[in-house]
Amino acid sequence: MITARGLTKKFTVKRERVDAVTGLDLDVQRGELVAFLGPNGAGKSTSLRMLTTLLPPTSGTACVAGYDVRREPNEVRRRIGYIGQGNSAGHYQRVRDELLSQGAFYGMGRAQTRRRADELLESLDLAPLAKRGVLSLSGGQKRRLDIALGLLHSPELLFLDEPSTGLDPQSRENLWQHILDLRRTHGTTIFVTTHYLDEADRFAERVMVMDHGRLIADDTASGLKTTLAGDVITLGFDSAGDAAAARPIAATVTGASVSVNGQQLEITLDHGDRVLPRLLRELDTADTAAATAGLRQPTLDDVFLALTGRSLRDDSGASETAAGKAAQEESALKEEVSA
Ligand SMILES: Nc1ncnc2c1ncn2[C@@H]1O[C@H](COP(=O)(O)OP(=O)(O)OP(=O)(O)O)[C@@H](O)[C@H]1O
Repeated sequence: MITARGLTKKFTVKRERVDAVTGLDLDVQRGELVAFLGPNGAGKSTSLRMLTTLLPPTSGTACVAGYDVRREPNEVRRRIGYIGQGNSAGHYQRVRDELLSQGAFYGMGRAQTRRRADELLESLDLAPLAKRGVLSLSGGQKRRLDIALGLLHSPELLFLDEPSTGLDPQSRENLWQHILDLRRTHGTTIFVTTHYLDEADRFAERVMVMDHGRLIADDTASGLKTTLAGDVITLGFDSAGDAAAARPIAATVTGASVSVNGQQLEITLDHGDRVLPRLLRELDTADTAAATAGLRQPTLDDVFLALTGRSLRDDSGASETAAGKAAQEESALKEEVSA
């Protein structure tokens, strides 16, 4: 469904070069649900904009839904849905009318458009707002309308750029149920960027991680966790002195590096469940018994930490200002127009 080779995008901002995406190679099969993760500025949106024909690549090639993004952009656009980060609905339209216009843009019949629009209004909890002007909607409501717009023509390939940012937990859950339903009923291929690691973990069968414009990992969530991050044992002691005394014993028993944080020891290792009972016994024998013990399975954040030495949570979320992002969107649009 998607093939990219050496996809690269460089921007020039005030004579300085920004390497937004460098040498992206990827293959996505029909029906896959792929999550694209990375910190702010990693290059996820830029990659999506190139794959959706909104930005011309500086170099490299990409074939999406069977068509070349540079040579056959209209064929690509006909087959994909794209839900970007910015609100795409016209401010002075009413909610339902906006959906009907979208159907017309895609050449859908009137009856079919009306049916589909009402279905989406219902399932995305927008039905009571159908006659409201877009300008009067809250941020989360606008987001749900964006999603309805992207889904209206039931595309065979759907790109979503942080679809759930700004949604409350219930709407997030509804949105995901909708995405999963779409996939179940139509076999839609889904390519989604998200800062919510739990979403990637729960829903995606494949996780790609980007950092500094490069793809640094591509596997299933469990594959990444098994190969890149271990279990984490946390031991609590009555005092910082006890923790310091227990540290060398813990290091010898586990053969792993042990970090001390006040009264706590943290050990990252494989098969923590097997090691923990022995570790507790040895600490007891050495008169440095732990007061508390915990074992945590690795998360995708641990994977990112293992890959880059940084936590994805440090700079995740909507830390980039809306104004900054809007300026980028505008600049991307100008580039599209000039291209
Ligand atoms: N139109 C543009 N003009 C100049 N620089 C840009 C433009 N679009 C993106 N960039 C830069 O390219 C880099 C990658 O940005 P991109 O928006 O692709 O990151 P991202 O991974 O989507 O981040 P986020 O999680 O914050 O959405 C950043 O350094 C960004 O400032």
